[in-house]
Amino acid sequence: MAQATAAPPRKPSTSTSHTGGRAGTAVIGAGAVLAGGGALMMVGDVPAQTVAVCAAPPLAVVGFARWRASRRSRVTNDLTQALAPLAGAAAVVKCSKWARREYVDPKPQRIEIRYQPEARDGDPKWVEQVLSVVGARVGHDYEVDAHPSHRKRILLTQAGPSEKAAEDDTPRGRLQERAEVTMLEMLGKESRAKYQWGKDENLEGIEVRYPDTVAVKLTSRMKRQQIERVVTAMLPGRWRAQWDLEASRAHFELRPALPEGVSHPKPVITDANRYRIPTGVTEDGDTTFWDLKSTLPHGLTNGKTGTGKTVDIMGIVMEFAFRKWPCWISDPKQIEFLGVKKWPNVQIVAITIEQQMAMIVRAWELMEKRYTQIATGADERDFEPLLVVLDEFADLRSAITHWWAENKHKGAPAKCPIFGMIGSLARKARSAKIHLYFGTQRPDAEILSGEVRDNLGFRHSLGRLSVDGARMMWGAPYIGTSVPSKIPGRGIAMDDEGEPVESQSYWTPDPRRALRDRKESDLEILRNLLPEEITHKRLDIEFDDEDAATWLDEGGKSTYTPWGAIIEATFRTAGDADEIIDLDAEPEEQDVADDPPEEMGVEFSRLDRHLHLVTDDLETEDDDYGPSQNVPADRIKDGDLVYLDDQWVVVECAEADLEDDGMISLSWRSDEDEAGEVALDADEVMDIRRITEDKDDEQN
Ligand SMILES: Nc1ncnc2c1ncn2[C@@H]1O[C@H](COP(=O)(O)OP(=O)(O)OP(=O)(O)O)[C@@H](O)[C@H]1O
Repeated sequence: MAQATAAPPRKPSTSTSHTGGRAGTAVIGAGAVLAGGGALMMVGDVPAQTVAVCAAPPLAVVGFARWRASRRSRVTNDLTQALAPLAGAAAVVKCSKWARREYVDPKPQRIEIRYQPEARDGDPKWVEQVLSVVGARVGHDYEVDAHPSHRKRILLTQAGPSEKAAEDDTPRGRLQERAEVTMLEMLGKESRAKYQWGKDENLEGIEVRYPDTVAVKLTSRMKRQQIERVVTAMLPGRWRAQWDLEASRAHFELRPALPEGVSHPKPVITDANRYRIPTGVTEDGDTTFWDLKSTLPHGLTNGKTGTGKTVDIMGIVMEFAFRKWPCWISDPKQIEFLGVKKWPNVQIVAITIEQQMAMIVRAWELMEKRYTQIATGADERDFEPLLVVLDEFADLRSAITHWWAENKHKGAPAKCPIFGMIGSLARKARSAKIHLYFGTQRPDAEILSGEVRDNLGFRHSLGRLSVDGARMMWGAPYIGTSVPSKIPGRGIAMDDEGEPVESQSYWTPDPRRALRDRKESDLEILRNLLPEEITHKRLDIEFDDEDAATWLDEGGKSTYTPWGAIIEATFRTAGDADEIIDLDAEPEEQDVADDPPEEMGVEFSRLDRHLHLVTDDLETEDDDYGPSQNVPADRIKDGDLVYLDDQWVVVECAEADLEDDGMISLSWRSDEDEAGEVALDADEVMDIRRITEDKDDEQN
């Protein structure tokens, strides 16, 4: 259930007010919206003649506010003309406080006339004549509220209470009016809506029929999402819609909230789901899958440090291993996958740069071999899927580039051949059933364009994206930009139709930490994920050193090159390949639990140490937002942080208010997934922080 918490109260120094129509009460952001049935009520307050009066086609999907303003200014102009003989040709008429929901035939509740000196306001009949002209033109009786004749002004108000205004001047009436204005604005003035109310007068659903002229424009998913976001900015709670495009209907409903943690469930493998790797859940409780049978064979998780990338990939590794398929992992940070070193069917956890390069070469060779087998009659359906994880891919790529600069031999190409192999794996590995899974800190231009991007069947972004990141990952500047940043595992994944949905990825514990902390609930999750048997034994990668006899040619001359050593690396079944992790062992019996790599006797190259430093720096970096700055509310953008009620919240959608001219409606989410709405005067100065784009681009 979406937490539509009360919008933060205004800062004392500002004129921020909760939206809620002209009365300015807290209709918007009025607290959590509860589930439950509610009465269906027809509103349809725009009379049928709307259609006839406004013969002009709807301007666009957005057009109601302009249309309403033009009808109001028509009344003002009409009055100005009609009053000219009494008030003077240059008299100024100002109408305000328009009666609620009278869009076709608008009536101001206040009229101010600034008349010219030549007006005969000394004549007792003059005021009567003015009232009579105004009454006839507007279609309602008015009375004099004030007449400071020395200032040549007369102020009129509607005689008697406006029935409609009185009838609707309740929180529910005002909210309904706001919802109605929103629907008319977004879906055309001929649309008709029914409103569904829950307990405590909470608006819970809106059923709308819209005209075909609008339907044509809604074929664009982006347009539909934009409408859902504007509705979220205008009304309490976070909204989405089910669109029935054929019937020109939409059902708006409150988004259910996602849980903060979902334990990785025990896999139950069937023929139907064997090739569908579950990764988490959506707000509807549906499972998100990486579908290995999709035409695009590879996957990617993107997320800044701490957002849950490793946990996510760990879950994928365990699902592969459980299916008895081999997993090869490149772990440039050298400790992320230490915990699965002794996990059955995890064959390789490559931590030095040389091991990582050798692993990629080996995957490429396997692919070439499988292609040859297909060419000579093998059936690719008989191949077993292989998972190749390339975590921290941007770091890996720059480490390979550095390594090549230091180690390439005379006559070697300028670019390390590994990159060609990765490209080739990206393009061709589908038939060979070799599935690459990339982990990256940021949406990376080089990954997300070209052959790798073109072959990503599953994408997952964790944490909050910048506008550019959202464009790169999801092709839309707002998807993922308001994801709560303090809920690890929260992000955007692809649903079964390949569309981005907010999701919570499974909590898959790191066995190393679970054993160290003896956390029984985590150990239980891991016991459920532990494969029943070892089908693929652990491999050690061995490199012949420079003075090995292997490198001597017939003439006794050394042919050794560092690159040669990598491509000739031997993959040997590890001496301890039959040992598997013991999830019931006491901590001291476990040798995988605590040891950082240095203490395992692994010799690190200079470059590996460099890599350590690079990644450590990344871990301590602050957020990606620039310093606080003051801007008027109408310059606040989606994705900005804005300071409301002593906390920074992220703007989900900021839009000119559809009901109140001169106001900005803004929906927000906090780091902990509270949500609310607030209305601000357009010129009100607010503290904001804007994301700084994107250090990553400099690297690439
Ligand atoms: N899906 C999840 N559910 C619950 N908690 C999670 C989830 N994912 C991550 N966490 C929590 O967040 C912490 C950081 O997660 P993780 O190590 O996966 O982040 P990361 O993005 O890989 O960061 P880094 O790049 O620094 O390794 C975990 O130790 C865990 O406490």
